[in-house]
Amino acid sequence: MPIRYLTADAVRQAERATGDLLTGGALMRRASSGVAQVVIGELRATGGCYGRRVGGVIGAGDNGGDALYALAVLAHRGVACTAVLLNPDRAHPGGLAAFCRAGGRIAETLPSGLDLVIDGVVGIGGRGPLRSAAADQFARLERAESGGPAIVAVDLPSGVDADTGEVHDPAVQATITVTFGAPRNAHLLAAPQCGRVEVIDIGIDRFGPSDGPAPRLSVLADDDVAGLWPVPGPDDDKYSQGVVGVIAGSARYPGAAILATGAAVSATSGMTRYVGTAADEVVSHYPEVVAARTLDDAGRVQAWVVGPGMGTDDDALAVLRTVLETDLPVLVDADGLTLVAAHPELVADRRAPTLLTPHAGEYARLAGDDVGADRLQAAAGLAAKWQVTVLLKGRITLVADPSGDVLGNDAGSSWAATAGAGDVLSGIAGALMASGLTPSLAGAAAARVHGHAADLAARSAPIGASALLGAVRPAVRAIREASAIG
Ligand SMILES: NC(=O)C1=CN([C@@H]2O[C@H](COP(=O)(O)OP(=O)(O)OC[C@H]3O[C@@H](n4cnc5c(N)ncnc54)[C@H](OP(=O)(O)O)[C@@H]3O)[C@@H](O)[C@H]2O)[C@@H](O)CC1
Ligand SMILES: Nc1ncnc2c1ncn2[C@@H]1O[C@H](COP(=O)(O)OP(=O)(O)O)[C@@H](O)[C@H]1O
Ligand SMILES: [K+]
Repeated sequence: MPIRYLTADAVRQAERATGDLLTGGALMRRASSGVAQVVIGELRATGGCYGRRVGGVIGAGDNGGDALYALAVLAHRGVACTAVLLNPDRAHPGGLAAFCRAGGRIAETLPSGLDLVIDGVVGIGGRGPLRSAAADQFARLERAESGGPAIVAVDLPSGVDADTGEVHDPAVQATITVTFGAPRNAHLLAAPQCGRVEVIDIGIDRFGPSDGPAPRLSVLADDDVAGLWPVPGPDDDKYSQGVVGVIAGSARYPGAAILATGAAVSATSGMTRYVGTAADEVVSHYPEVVAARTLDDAGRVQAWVVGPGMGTDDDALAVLRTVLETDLPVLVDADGLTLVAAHPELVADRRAPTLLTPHAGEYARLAGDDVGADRLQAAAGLAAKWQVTVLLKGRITLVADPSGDVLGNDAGSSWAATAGAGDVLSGIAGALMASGLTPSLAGAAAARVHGHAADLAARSAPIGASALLGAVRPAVRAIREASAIG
């Protein structure tokens, strides 16, 4: 099942729906004991709890309350706990009383030599960057990678916007983020700032995929991707699984053609066609590709990928126009996007499934404005305006359809930030569209496999797009074998 990510409003709505649990404080007790359990797990993994030293930076709202109750639990376990109250008069009264009763110590500044620090400055009630009093406390700490204390953020790393994931400056860089009931948008959109995200069950209802106002963000689980991935069945032949056609590259830029076509060959069985002037180079790399120099000679396909390295001259425009005038699913990337930006009428009346896959620069050309800090709204806004599916590339890929549903994917690492990686993505996603997946599912599943392939290929050393392409099949295999479907 895809995992739904929530806005701060949706979280508050879900909490209010629990009625007595919220007003009676049960939710906060569950949340704080969840935070304490995660901290205990972390301390145990690094030498045990008793006698260890934990600090907390405590804001004026319920986020600070969660942190104080969690510190109280830790103090009862023999952990030496120190809290810095950013606003002593407004610290959560119940949490503060519990903390003091458990033997916690209040200080003006975090002491040195801490094993772990709890960020209880703000959660979903936070606005803007960390204020200076809080920022000063975190600035004193050595970074966790350089031997400093691990930082466990309660609900969100403070200074990160819950809904947009905007990382203000300054903001907390968390080692682990502990959240409650369901992840918040920021846990995907600002994933690198959150570290490992632990979701604690506190007994609130789950939101369904179509609940709440747009944009609604969800993430496919590996099992979803495994279940969606097309594989041949007993009655299949090379045509029945969906033939993808790739229009990419040129004699001058054959690389894009080879990468996009090779990715399509690797992603699904059946057949891949290629159309363009790099036909000889493509076939010399992939003899199984059925190549033609012109669209007229191409043969039938069930989806097109058009654009990578194809140029932006009149010939390219004519080919793009012909493809977009069909009623077949079409993925438009790279040079194809530059042409679409200059000729929006190419997609304006299109009814067939259409996937545009811009990086930030191409997005700005299409939208007439930069992506900005709210990438979710940027992707969803363009999809709604153009009535197409938009896959916005980056470490966090967002695939927005015109209805306001957005599928996101965190690549998990940034090894894919290499020239030609986008060509690989378009080949994978186009092959999935040819097999019948919607542009959203094709884009999101392709992004998941692409990120995984980059990790597998890199294993700590830099890669180029060819290595990424070589790891597409191992990535599909790993995801399918790890799931019940494999
Ligand atoms: N509802 C529930 O039952 C449950 C809620 N839960 C927990 O409650 C949290 C939400 O609590 P909340 O609504 O009290 O808001 P919260 O995130 O603490 O922030 C508000 C305070 O922050 C301050 N502040 C704002 N911006 C700031 C900044 N940049 N830098 C510094 N300070 C800033 C602002 O101060 P002011 O602007 O008034 O000076 C205000 O006092 C949620 O994230 C979860 O942890 C769990 O226990 C589960 C059950
Ligand atoms: N920092 C990053 N971390 C992970 N993946 C990234 C990062 N930056 C880009 N990517 C991914 O790499 C690919 C780059 O695509 P693109 O910018 O079109 O490159 P090219 O045009 O050179 O092929 C996309 O799939 C994108 O999502
Ligand atoms: K926090």
